[in-house]
Amino acid sequence: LVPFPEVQAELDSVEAELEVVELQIAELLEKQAELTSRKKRLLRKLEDACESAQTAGSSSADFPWSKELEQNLKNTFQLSKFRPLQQKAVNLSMSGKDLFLVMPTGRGKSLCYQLPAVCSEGFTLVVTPLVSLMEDQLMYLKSIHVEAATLNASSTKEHAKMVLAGMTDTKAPFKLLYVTPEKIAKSKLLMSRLEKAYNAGRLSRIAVDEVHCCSQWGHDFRPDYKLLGILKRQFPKVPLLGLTATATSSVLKDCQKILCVPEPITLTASFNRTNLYYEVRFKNSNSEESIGDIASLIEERYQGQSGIVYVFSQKDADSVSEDLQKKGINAYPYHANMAPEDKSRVHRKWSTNKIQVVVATVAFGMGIDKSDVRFVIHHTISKSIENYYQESGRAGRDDQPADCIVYFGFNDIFRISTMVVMENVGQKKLLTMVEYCQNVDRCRRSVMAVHFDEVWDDEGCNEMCDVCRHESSFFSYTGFYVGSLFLIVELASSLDEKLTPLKVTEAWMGKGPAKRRKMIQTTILSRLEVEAIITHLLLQGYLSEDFSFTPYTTYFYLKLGRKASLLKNQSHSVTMKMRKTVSNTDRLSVIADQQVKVSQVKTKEGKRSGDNTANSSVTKKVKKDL
Ligand SMILES: Nc1ncnc2c1ncn2[C@H]1C[C@H](O)[C@@H](COP(=O)(O)OP(=O)(O)OP(=O)(O)O)O1
Ligand SMILES: [Mg+2]
Ligand SMILES: [Zn+2]
Repeated sequence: LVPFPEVQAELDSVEAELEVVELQIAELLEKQAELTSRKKRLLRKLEDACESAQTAGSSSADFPWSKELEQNLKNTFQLSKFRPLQQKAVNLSMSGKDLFLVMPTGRGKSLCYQLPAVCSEGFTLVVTPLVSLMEDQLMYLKSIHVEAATLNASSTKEHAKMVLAGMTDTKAPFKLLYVTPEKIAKSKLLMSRLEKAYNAGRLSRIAVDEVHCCSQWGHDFRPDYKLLGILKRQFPKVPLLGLTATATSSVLKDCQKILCVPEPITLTASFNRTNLYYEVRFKNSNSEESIGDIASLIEERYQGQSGIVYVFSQKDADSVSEDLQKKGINAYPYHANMAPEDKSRVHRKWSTNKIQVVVATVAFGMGIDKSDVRFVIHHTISKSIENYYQESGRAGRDDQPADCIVYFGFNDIFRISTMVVMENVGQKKLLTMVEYCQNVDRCRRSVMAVHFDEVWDDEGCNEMCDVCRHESSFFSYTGFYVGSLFLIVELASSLDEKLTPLKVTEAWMGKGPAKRRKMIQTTILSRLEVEAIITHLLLQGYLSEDFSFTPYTTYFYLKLGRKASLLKNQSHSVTMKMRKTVSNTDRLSVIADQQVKVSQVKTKEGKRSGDNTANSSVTKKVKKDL
């Protein structure tokens, strides 16, 4: 028995209102943070622009080594000119500065230590995470007659002995010495030889490739990289050059601490790959259709051109490549579970254009450097936008136009979500990718740029993304009614029942079990549209993920998100933009004319009916906004 029912009722209502206000404050704070960071980026852009305007007049200074660099660039490396930032990086490193170089994949970071190595006394120590990367570089250097050596776990005793002796040899049998971080961490012999070389002035430079591997915050953490601080501690006078394609400023700060580099200069190249065309296509739950689509793209648009199709799993790699083969396309799978010799055979044949398409998992990654890749198609979305940038960035390394197309499927979101569930920020990162795909009203470049702390505006896109190119074909709808969708999820939770995204979709479309359907106003939106709305609600925090573990698999369910209670407020509408398709244009304009009132729904708990009144009086308002 409640002693003062009116007071209690008023208290309840104030509490409910308070909750809504708190959520609104949280939303505004989020917005504030976003605007502040945009402001910061714009200010930086302005600064950069001013700086480059000032320096444009003065020609790059002549250094004592400039002639030698120029000659070796042309004669040894057979390159006609530097790419942006390469010259600056090389000069800084030649003048003994510690340097972090952040440059997109395939832009030519290696040259920034290879060229100084060739033009310096002694040798450059290069730390590389993968033996395969080392071998690629050694092969390349051999082809241009630059002497290089390697020490790794598979080196023979004699080879190691020869290399160790060479380190102090004044005849300099090699200009570059490639080692794994494990070698530095474990081999006292190597450290003692390095010390000798250092004292004899023969250790000219240290390059740490893929330097982000130092940091646990980076995406490729390797424990042995954590121990590399020993290099700068033991050899403080040797300039260190850290190279990466993916580090954020906080990752770099971390790397700086770990490597014990006191005050490195950081050079960051723009990540904008202007020659790449970015496109997102919708993928039906019927995967046949997307494979057919991919096959005709390859046969028509990319006939005879080299490309990669990225897939989610090893199984997909096998099945998709088989499907493509059946359609007469010269495609082969590539994944981590293949025998090493099969992997290198596929890689080799693809590199020499004997295979047109590699259907690969992300195992086909680091060290893939083919210049004339004309398309990278993602059969399944990547697990983060950074990953997508990297994977799609293997296209068009020759600076010629190339396409990056991703197939965006509703179910794939949850497949990946359960896969990254254990990763610290796995869900958050996945949602950045989903946001990129779901977006229909901003240049794809500008969505991507935010993640690299850069500003790329639409003007810089040159219609090289589907949004900029087809602007007029993107409809926008506002004020979607989602009340019954929430009732479905709310009802399920009150019945202690968990709903997969598929079940939520079907229930809203009137295909669920009768007990749910009876009280729910179903929608006449198509499946793709319903999926887009659910995705939007997940991105916005109206719905959220709810995982459940069994010994064999992880399940993904939907539950009400932190913002769900905002919907109790009648004036709060959920807005989103949706892509126009041939099939939805007519139907959606019908909805726009309708005002569907939803009948009051009684849930199991009578107390809840108040909320439902609020919900039910929200009417369906779909406005076209062309
Ligand atoms: N100045 C240049 N002009 C033309 N091509 C160049 C120039 N510099 C480098 N390249 C070519 C050589 C290589 O084939 C390609 C990629 O270089 P590389 O150093 O392997 O890239 P990277 O190390 O920045 O990428 P990743 O992050 O993938 O390791 O670019
Ligand atoms: Mg590299
Ligand atoms: Zn664009």
